Amino acid sequence: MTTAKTRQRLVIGNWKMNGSLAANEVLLKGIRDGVENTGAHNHCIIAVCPSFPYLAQVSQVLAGSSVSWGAQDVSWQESGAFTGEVSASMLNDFNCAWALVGHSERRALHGETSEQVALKAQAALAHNITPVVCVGETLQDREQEKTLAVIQAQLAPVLALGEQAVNKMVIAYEPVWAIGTGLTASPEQAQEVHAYIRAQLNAIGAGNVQVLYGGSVKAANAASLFAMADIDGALVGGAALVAEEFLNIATA
Ligand SMILES: O=C[C@H](O)COP(=O)(O)O
Repeated sequence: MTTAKTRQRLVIGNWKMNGSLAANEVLLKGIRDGVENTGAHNHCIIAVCPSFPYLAQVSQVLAGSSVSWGAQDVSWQESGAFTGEVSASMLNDFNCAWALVGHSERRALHGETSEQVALKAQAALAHNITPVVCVGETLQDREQEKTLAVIQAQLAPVLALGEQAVNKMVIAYEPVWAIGTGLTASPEQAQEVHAYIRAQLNAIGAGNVQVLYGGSVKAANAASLFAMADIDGALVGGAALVAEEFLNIATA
């Protein structure tokens, strides 16, 4: 049986549509230097996902550091007439290690389907970028006791990519009602869904995949979430915009 202790902790900051050259410089240096000073990288993989225009800046400031970086989205297309899209090969030019796919804000605001999310994950993998597949239920889903059914439906096209592909992914469980609201899922609520995701992964031979929790994670609640058996780290939004808070989550 796999335990949390066999999987390395992973904490990813999703900056969403925040930042500027000047603000990023301060934040990145704070994270980079803080990681080296605290040794946080010795027990946690740490990454940041800025908006696309700042990938060049991030790759320059973090070059040679223990902090990796990724994108908040990726196209499933290789190249061509897809205005506004960014391909996995372009992300490779900036040494992205990660690509978020299927974040609830993309699903809700841009109508992304779970099938499209799977295609995006596949495109990232084709360029050796680790997709971080986000899933999560709305408050209405939860109130109607549909949480696990929603998670299963969101995961299904991704799991259909097969054991080999899924073993190279990360899954992030982010209940929509907890994102940016200050309403964190309790460790027990999160663990229940993580255990379900773990069972789904186990069923295809991918039980060692890291499963992150996201939704109002802060330094104050990170340790209790990380203590749960199937929570392997966090996908952090608002708290990732403050270097000290983000580092305190990584070291919680
Ligand atoms: O990707 C990150 C999540 O949407 C969580 O955002 P939050 O930490 O601001 O709630």
